[in-house]
Amino acid sequence: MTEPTTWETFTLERPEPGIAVVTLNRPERMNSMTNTMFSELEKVALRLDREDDLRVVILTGAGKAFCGGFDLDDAEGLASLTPMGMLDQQELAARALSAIRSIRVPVIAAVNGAAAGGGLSLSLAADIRIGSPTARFNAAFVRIGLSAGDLGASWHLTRLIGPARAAEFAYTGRFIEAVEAESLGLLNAVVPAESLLAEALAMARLICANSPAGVQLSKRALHANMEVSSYAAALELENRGQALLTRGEDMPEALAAFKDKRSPKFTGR
Ligand SMILES: CCCCCCCCCCCCC/C=C/C(=O)SCCNC(=O)CCNC(=O)[C@H](O)C(C)(C)COP(=O)(O)OP(=O)(O)OC[C@H]1O[C@@H](n2cnc3c(N)ncnc32)[C@H](O)[C@@H]1OP(=O)(O)O
Repeated sequence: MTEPTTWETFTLERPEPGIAVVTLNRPERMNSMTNTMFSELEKVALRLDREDDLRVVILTGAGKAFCGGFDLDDAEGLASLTPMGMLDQQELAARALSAIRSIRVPVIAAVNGAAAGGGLSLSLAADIRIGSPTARFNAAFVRIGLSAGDLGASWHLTRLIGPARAAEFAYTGRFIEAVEAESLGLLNAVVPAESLLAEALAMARLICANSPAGVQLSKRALHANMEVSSYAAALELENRGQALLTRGEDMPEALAAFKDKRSPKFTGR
């Protein structure tokens, strides 16, 4: 494992080729989010998105929480809460989470504890969520005078768990614990805490073994199809992606490997 690159609010590690692990690193504050964290998250997401040999990003938290949402002790952030100040604050945060969600390779959130408020939104910006038994989700917003229409939470929840369950979750401000989260699809799996990162790495390896171009265009299709309103539009998007892949190296390599009864050596070009 190469030495982690330590930023102020998280660490970036590369346990093996093609995999980056971003660990939020403010455990004493439940990895709560400050303006510095938002700025650093946006920077690292944009940086990772430019790395041609990257295949998967894993996002997790140090300590007992995944992310406690906005840092309610962040005097600087709270001091700016005029209407225009709040707009700036939300836009700074939204740029960070949008950058995470837009990374062209799959992002797996290894939810090691509470994901509350903006921390819930951050977990939802990932494509896949694997949780420990202490993973718990909370739309804390209504408990502190905010709306669950925050950093994409309302958008993701209605699509992920359905409008009625999203409504109950958002309006009650209650916690969804790991087992319920898995039953709702908020978590793909619940695994023992001590093997959470290992399980995320195992899933990442499975993804790394596949065509990078195929995986990336699958992510584009899945994301785009959450936006389109018709089946026909979805098919059109998918067809264009498939057509694009025929111009690359991975598909002919896959066909050759199939005929030669060997594992393909994908380039992603
Ligand atoms: C009050 C109005 C403020 C308005 C805020 C405006 C924000 C504007 C920003 C806009 C842009 C960003 C959008 C995001 C918005 C949000 O995220 S709003 C939601 C903010 N988060 C919360 O409300 C969650 C609060 N925390 C909790 O619910 C729980 O702590 C937890 C995360 C579920 C963990 O619970 P538990 O394991 O029981 O630990 P605790 O004992 O509660 O906490 C341990 C210590 O950590 C501190 N802490 C926890 N969360 C935060 C946090 N978000 N900010 C700062 N500090 C936090 C907690 O105070 C404890 O500290 P000590 O007492 O010193 O040990």
